[in-house]
Amino acid sequence: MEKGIAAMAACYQTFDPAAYLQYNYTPPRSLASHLHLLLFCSADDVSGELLLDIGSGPTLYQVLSGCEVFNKVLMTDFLEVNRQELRRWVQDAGGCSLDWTPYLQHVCKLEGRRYTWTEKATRLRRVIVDVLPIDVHRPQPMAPDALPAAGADCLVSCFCLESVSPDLAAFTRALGHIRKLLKPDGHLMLIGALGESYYLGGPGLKIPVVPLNEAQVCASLKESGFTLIRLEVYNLMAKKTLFSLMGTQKMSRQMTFCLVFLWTMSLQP
Ligand SMILES: C[S@@+](CC[C@H](N)C(=O)[O-])C[C@H]1O[C@@H](n2cnc3c(N)ncnc32)[C@H](O)[C@@H]1O
Repeated sequence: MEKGIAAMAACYQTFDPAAYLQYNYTPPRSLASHLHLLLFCSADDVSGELLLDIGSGPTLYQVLSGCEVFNKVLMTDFLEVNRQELRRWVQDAGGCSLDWTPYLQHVCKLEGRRYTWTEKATRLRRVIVDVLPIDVHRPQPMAPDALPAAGADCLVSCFCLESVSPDLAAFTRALGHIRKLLKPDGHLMLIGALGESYYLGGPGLKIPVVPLNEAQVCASLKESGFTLIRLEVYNLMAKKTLFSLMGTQKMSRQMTFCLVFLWTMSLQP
């Protein structure tokens, strides 16, 4: 078990945030990401004081909508390079590897343009209170004083657990670990890939992914004490327009593997 987790950690040592953003968050792949942006836009009943993003990576799309309904957003990642990338954006000091403007504009449009994208950017910079280390394979994934004693009101995690776990058992254990960061009546919003075998984390860096199916994810969630509120599965293969936009064989092969699941859960009382 420890060997598998150490091997995954070793894979991440050459993770390249700029390349990852380029591969996954610029056209045509960014179209797929737009699905994920619906996250909070379509979950109006989820709000509170603290939103905790697990395994943020170098990306912000996953909190663009949540930042409007939570007073504080805490970003986390295993790698300092990713935490630096996020801090550069938060501090607005320049040198970011990706311009998030199209994402900000898109979410404003989805939310009905209640504010301009620059206002949203200002709010997001204000509510992101910190960018902290995390390791979902530890029973206590964050430093003991990182969170209020009661835990976060809501967890969001996108493409993290299945991309950092050597097998299904480790994925399930990681779910149990992050559960401890959540308030008893809190929500978990999880996005991930089903049936994916790897993704590109840098030039020539194929990071293995646990190829999960829907039933396995459901069982892991149940075992970890979550009650399913909503599940959406998008078969990107069926979206011929999206698929035909894929420019290269490399990309289309990745998309072939990619099913996205979106879960909204609360902890069992
Ligand atoms: C596929 S990326 C997902 C990034 C981002 N959430 C997204 O949606 O694009 C997986 C992330 O998990 C992070 N990671 C690697 N090992 C981890 C661990 N043991 N605990 C938490 N996060 C980890 C990586 O640094 C990377 O940023």
